[in-house]
Amino acid sequence: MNIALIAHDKKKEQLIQFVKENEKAFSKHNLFATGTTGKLLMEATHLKIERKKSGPLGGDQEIGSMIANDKLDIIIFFRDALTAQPHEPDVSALLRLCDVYEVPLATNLASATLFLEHINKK
Ligand SMILES: O=C(CO)COP(=O)(O)O
Repeated sequence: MNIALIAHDKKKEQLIQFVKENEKAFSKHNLFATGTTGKLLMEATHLKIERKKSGPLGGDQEIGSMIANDKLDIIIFFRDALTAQPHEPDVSALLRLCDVYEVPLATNLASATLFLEHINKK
């Protein structure tokens, strides 16, 4: 599966922890990420991740473009719902495209955990 991993700054530590705990499962998939998230994940694990630009610099739009072109199967996007983001329109557009193209989207640890359980069963 092609999986995108994204986290807002205040959620990055949580995503890193989640991916580290499930590194073996993630290593079986093609991974993509926004710039800073991907950099931190690769520093914290042995995973190979294709990095896009940083979210505020167009990375969310790049991931959105992948969704529109049928290149992603799952999006794991740990959002910080309590902090205003300078690139909020890009974030909304990405989430919207997940619904337009019916791509599964996990926006927090609880839903990402369920997704991973499902993937692991395959
Ligand atoms: O801002 C982001 C998602 O909206 C994430 O971008 P970074 O991974 O570059 O921090």
